Amino acid sequence: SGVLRTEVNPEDLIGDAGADGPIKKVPLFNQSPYRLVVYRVLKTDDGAEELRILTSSEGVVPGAHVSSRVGIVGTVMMVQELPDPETGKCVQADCQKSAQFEIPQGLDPEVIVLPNLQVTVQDATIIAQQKAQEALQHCHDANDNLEDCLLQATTASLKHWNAEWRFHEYALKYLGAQVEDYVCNDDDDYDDEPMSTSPPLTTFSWESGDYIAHPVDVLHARPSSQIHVLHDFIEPEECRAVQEAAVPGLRRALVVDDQTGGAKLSQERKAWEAAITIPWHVESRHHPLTTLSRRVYDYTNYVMHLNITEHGQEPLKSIQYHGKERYHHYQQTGMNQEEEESPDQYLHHCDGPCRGGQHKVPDRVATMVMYCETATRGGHTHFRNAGVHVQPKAGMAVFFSYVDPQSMQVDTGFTEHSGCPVLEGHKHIVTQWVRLGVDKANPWDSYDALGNKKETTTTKTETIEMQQDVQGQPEEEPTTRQETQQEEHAQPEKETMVLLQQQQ
Ligand SMILES: O=C(O)CCC(=O)C(=O)O
Ligand SMILES: [Fe+2]
Repeated sequence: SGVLRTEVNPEDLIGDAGADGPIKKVPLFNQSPYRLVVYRVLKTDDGAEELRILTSSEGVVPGAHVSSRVGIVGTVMMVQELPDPETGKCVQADCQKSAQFEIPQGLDPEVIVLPNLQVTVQDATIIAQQKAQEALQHCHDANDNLEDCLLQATTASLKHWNAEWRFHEYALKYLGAQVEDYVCNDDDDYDDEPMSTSPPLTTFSWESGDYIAHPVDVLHARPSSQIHVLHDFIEPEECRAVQEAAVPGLRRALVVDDQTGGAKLSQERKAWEAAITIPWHVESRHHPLTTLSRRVYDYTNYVMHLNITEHGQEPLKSIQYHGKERYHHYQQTGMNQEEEESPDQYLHHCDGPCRGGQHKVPDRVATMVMYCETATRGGHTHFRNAGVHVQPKAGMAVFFSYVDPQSMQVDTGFTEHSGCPVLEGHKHIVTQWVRLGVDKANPWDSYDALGNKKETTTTKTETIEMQQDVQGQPEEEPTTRQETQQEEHAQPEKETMVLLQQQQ
């Protein structure tokens, strides 16, 4: 009959993103009175159909709700009655009844085999369409004012799903916060293996302008948020160039003081940093700083399909965290003993806005954190809401973006991250925060902390990295901890300047 049957081990198929595209574990609900065998239908070169059995020898018994092993998105499937393994008998005389169907690409498809062995495939889109149709029909039948009736129906439904969504978001963030403490602070567990980098969803290779291939692991991919690990991204020579350029400008990282609006030292962000200005005028001579910086913008543009240039962007930042040896660095900063003993770290924060809504100029849209030197204990980078962990390696980089370049919708918190406490050794990173909408005439520092254009052009003085707590959240919105907002930039006040120490 032109049909070929081969047995495959279903375990081999599941989770394998092969040439057929992603394989989803699609639930199948058998509402028919028949024991079912499920096949994948393949067309061979000569036009024949090849059937691959996806179910076990027992098949799917009537009433069973099997939650895996049966669905391969985008391919044709078939169900057929399976004879009773013991009696060899079918409910129907000939055992031949079968139905073919296709698993659609979409959200959470579910296959339902109806009593007459007809198959319906539902997914979120189809269900939404059905619901809309039902509402329309209801309002039509009720002879109501159609507009009012539909408004009422959709409002009720949206309210319900919004509440659901908020609950899940709360649960996710709560768990993320719990896990972060466990993941970051392995204080007492000297014997424990440090947590390793999360497994990639997909991998690819990116070729930089100098024709070098960089392996990329995609750890998180959503329209408004991406987290990528790039291997062999920063060269030792480039790290040395940053380190050298940082020496004269190294100072304690500061955060915004909510009381005064000025800058202050904080336990939330304990680090040393220096702004590195890129000598673009020597780009043609392959200066390590220009080569590095160009690579950062090239990669950002490659993954986000944007045309961001270096013009008007923030300077590159050299950021350094110290382990036990930090006492030496802090002696003169005026911190008390307790503060001196707490480790260098960068507690959870977002680099740009991360509360949804539309992107607005001149907000940040992406970050490249490049690891030059890693701590011997601690100092990992953790994205607690995305469930993504990064164990740094020298030369590696983590790229994350927090806006959907198509819709310009901003991330809702998946890219919130922490630089875990550095317990032993030194950690040296190079960070570029990338903005969208800045240019030569409108550089990032021509805007104030609220994103408004500054009235007068201020004289260019030293700028500092800041971070601000968001105050006044709606009471009914459950959060485990006040989220930190974008690191803002402001001129340090006179008193604060006194605290800034130059490293010897
Ligand atoms: O230190 C880290 O791992 C993270 C650094 C960071 O969050 C930043 O530079 O914005
Ligand atoms: Fe950050």
